[in-house]
Amino acid sequence: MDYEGVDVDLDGVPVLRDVGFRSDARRIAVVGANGSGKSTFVRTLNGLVRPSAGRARVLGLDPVADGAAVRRHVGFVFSNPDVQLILPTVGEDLALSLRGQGLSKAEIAERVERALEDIGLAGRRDESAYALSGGQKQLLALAGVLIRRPGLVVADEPTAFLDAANARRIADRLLEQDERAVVIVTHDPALARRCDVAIRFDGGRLVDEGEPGRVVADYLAALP
Ligand SMILES: Nc1ncnc2c1ncn2[C@@H]1O[C@H](COP(=O)(O)OP(=O)(O)OP(=O)(O)O)[C@@H](O)[C@H]1O
Repeated sequence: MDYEGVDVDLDGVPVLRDVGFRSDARRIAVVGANGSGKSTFVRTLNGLVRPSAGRARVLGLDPVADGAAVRRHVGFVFSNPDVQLILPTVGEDLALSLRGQGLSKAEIAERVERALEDIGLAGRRDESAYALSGGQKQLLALAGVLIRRPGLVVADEPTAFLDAANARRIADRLLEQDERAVVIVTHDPALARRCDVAIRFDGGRLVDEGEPGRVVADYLAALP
């Protein structure tokens, strides 16, 4: 990731100012107070939000100019899984994620089975996705992103609504793969500390970056 002097205005309001950050770290945590600009920043990573100034590169690509390519390589997990689940059954929803990838029916079925096992929902392929618990829906939404094997996963507060066991399960799934990079917005200090680097936003500016334990400790110490 390579950002230089990035500004973002939303509806005429300055939301991010002069964001500069360069890192090859595989796991990046994004911390900061409510309204500090974290979500806006991560939405620039796949072109959901367009900078009004500056230069942004993700996986060597410009998220706006190369939007289609970036979206093929960058998966996005939201904290509210309801915005991500589309088709009625668990299996159909996962299979939809694989459409357009040139896979055979057998390959899709196999990957869906494996993804379900991975999130502890094996055998529930034909059940209604809407009847799952909040935590299970979150796991399913995450599986729907991971099943495409993106090079970078961006997760915006992925554990916000989860109990401790499901929060750990989501964190494990996100962090465990060596070949996949992740950027995780989180208010959970323990999750941030499991990343390789943390960055902190304050008032729309990136004000700190470094070893997550230190960045989180300084952030917590600065709270009013
Ligand atoms: N469409 C918009 N128009 C104007 N201002 C906006 C818009 N979207 C967000 N903002 C403002 O931008 C600021 C940063 O919002 P953002 O959602 O990026 O913060 P955040 O750090 O992710 O917050 P939280 O932890 O509460 O999710 C906030 O003050 C918010 O009110």
